[in-house]
Formats: sequence, C-alpha cells, structure tokens
Amino acid sequence: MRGLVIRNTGSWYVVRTDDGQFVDSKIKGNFRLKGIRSTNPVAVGDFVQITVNAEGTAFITEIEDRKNYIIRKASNLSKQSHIIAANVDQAFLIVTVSHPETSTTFIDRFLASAEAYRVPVSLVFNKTDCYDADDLRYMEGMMHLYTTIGYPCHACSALQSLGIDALRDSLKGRTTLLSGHSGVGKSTLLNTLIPDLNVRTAEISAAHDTGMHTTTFSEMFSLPGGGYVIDTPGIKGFGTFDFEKEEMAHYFREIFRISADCKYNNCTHTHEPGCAVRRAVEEHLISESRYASYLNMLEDRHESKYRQGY
Ligand SMILES: Nc1nc2c(ncn2[C@@H]2O[C@H](COP(=O)(O)OP(=O)(O)OP(=O)(O)O)[C@@H](O)[C@H]2O)c(=O)[nH]1
Ligand SMILES: [Zn+2]
Repeated sequence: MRGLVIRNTGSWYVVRTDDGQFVDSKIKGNFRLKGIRSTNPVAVGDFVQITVNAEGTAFITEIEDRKNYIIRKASNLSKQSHIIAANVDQAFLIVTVSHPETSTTFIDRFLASAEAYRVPVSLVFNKTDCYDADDLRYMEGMMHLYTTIGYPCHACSALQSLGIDALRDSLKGRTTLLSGHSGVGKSTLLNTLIPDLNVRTAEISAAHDTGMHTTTFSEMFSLPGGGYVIDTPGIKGFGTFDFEKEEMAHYFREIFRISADCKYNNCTHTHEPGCAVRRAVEEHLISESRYASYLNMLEDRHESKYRQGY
C-alpha cells in the first residue's frame, strides 16, 4: 500500500495511506540511501510503500525517489545528517516587524539557504494587528524590497484571522514548510489555518507516541483546502550548505543578476575595482541591508557556521 509519511516520532512513523488511513509504521531492514548518511532514512514528506501486519501496524518497505529534501547536520562534528523534510514545494518564512523583531540578517540567511536548496520562499509578515504606524511603514518597505527581488510577501494577523485567505490560496495543493523564529506565531497560524488541528493531532498520535512531544520532529498537517503544511519545531533555518566565496552571490538573486557586470568574473563584491555590485549599492539599486547580509555571510563562512547548520 502506498502512503505519505506525515509524522516521525523516533523509530515510529505515521503514514497516511492513499485511501486516508493513518498507520503506525516501522522501517523494515536497512535502508541505505545513496549519497546521504542520515540519522533518519525516512522523513516527513516521503512517499513510501507499506505492508500492514495483523496488528494493524506496518513495515515501510520502500521509499519513492525524492524531488528534494532538506537536511541539517546531526551535530557539529558529525558527518551524519538529519532529514527535516522531503518533497517540499515551497517554504513560508513567518516574520514579525515587532514582538519580536525578525532581523533582515536572519531573513536573508534563510533566503540564501533556500536558494541553495532551490526551495521557493514566501515571506509572511504576521501580527499586523499590533503594529504601530512606524512598524506598518517599515513592513511596507520590506514587502516592497522582497517582492521586487522575487519573493512573494503576505501580511496577516494569525490571531485575528486577517489576511488568511490570500495565504490559503498560495498554500492550496502544495507542500509548504513553515519556518520562523520562536514566538512569531507559527502555532497560532497553524491553528487558524486548520481549526480542528488539536482534534486531528490527537487522533493521529498513536500509542507509541508517548513522551515524544519534545517538538524536535517535523510534522505534516493536511490543509482543509488541499495541500500540506510542515511544521519544523526548533529548526529556524535550512540546514547546511557548502559554498566557495565567489559563489555566495548566487544565493542573493539581485546581487547575482548585477554581478554579471563586474569587471572580474571571480569578483567577491567586497573590494575589487570595477565591481558593479558595490556601484549598485551606492546607487541604491541594491538595498544596503541585503548587501550587509551578504557581507555578513561571507565573513561567517570562515567560521563555517553554515556547515554546522543551526
Ligand atoms: N498580536 C498578535 N499576537 C500573535 C499573533 N500570532 C501569534 N501571536 C502571539 O504570539 C505568541 C507566540 O505565538 P506562537 O504561535 O506560540 O509562536 P510560534 O512561532 O509557534 O513559537 P514557537 O512555538 O516557540 O516556535 C503567542 O502569545 C501568540 O498569541 C498575531 O497575529 N497577533
Ligand atoms: Zn563585484
């Protein structure tokens, strides 16, 4: 029987079969996936084949090829990775202008890593109900900036259900990873999008699930209008990605576009003569905050923060 892995609690996986049943499943035998040494060979978002036992539980016997997957290193020194989610269509980065403020550095790092993983991102500005005039003006500026670069933006209040319809539209029929700092309102948004969520999570949480609510595991929720949202508690960004100094610009779309005009094709856009990027920053064609994030990531590269994941 074919199904979708919607939840992982240690050695057990909850599989939603194509005919809508939830089956607690375990891995049979040793799965070795090409190219990755992973602590969890099967991840939320995987399509699998299962064989149901007499007790009603099942063995996962096969994993279908993945369209993509998002990983982070299991620990700093480990070569093993943890797969956060598989087969992701897009990510929603939930941000707030205040209560708490999400920094542009954090946003730009997230966007850069999403570029590396080739996952399209939309920015969702939440808590608009508690913004003052300055906050709103700042948010509009940010929305303009990121929309221009090519990231769709939404404004909403998860608490007051404002701006939720537009979100629903772009979530429909897709598998969306939900990310953002702690406290920006991810859980609140999930509950607004899926009003019977509490009931549903209770329903699918099987007997084997005891003590595993430490929210370190990703979980997939099906949306009333079709599509899925993946909640990744405790994971603020995409995992690791390695890159050379000259490649950093690839992950900043507008910087990359303009870098075609730099004098040197290995330009790092820091000090080189004839740098079109630095000129564009001076002429306000590239935002200073984006350029600052770019420099910031270049510096951090030496400390290999991005190899460690976060
Ligand atoms: N004013 C206002 N408060 C909100 C809104 N959305 C969430 N909050 C509040 O912000 C706080 C944090 O919300 P959560 O939904 O728990 O945030 P989270 O992103 O899930 O946080 P973690 O679970 O720590 O990752 C709660 O007190 C919510 O009531 C909103 O749209 N407006
Ligand atoms: Zn340059």
